[in-house]
Amino acid sequence: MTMQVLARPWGAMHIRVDGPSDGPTVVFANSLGTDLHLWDAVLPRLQGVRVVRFDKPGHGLSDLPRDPASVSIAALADDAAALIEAVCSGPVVFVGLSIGGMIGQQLAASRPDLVRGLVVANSAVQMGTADSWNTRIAAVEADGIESIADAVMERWFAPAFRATPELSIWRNMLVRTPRAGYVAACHALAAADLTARAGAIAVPTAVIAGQLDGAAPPDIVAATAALIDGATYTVMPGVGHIPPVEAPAAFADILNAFLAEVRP
Ligand SMILES: O=C(O)CCC(=O)CC(=O)O
Repeated sequence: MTMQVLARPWGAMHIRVDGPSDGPTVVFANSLGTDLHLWDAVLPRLQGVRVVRFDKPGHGLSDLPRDPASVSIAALADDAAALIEAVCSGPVVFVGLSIGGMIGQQLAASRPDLVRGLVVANSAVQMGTADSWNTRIAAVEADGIESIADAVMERWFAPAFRATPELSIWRNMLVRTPRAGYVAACHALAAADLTARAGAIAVPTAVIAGQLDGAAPPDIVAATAALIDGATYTVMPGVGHIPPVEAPAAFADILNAFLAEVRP
């Protein structure tokens, strides 16, 4: 493992590369208010792959752009493309969760040369409404992320997981996200409608939903899967919005099966 930085026009993007240098490469994209540790429990369960992760602008250890309004799904997909071009030797399997899944849809549609397979987890072509995002942005700007954290935990995790001590770790990750980074990503989500992009995806795609996901409920995830030619659709029972944390073994099983299918 080496901690690395990719210089982007907006600042330093924190990236991390793990695993064998000659294995097929999987790139992971995190959700709103999380950093690249989102995938920690999944990594040891993947077989023989090189793993590349990154923190979005204003999240984790990455810089916040001087102009947060420059953060959009298209700009985030450009960051992912630059990362793949910089550290990967060929097309990758791209796994994105929630806003990360939107980045994956955008990337697979616009840069199919970089994506061999796509996993869209707990995501859709559109999540929430502009009004719901504006309400959330106003609350965070007025009172901080702490003020919305309990409601977010209810969307992220099923009741059984919320009763465990591990909940604190993920709640801490959320509330320690820089406010401006969180708000910038909310603006990107408010503006996102990838309906036309999803229809243009031509790489093998697996779409995953969490049965109890309160942020990307299974019905909108299924509707997105139906837009992507040939996509498979799996609902993970009993889990919420963040299955790599709540059910890492089951999530890794789905990934390993997909990796076996798309292996060159
Ligand atoms: O998780 C994301 O990337 C965006 C969807 C969302 O609203 C998650 C949450 O409940 O905070």
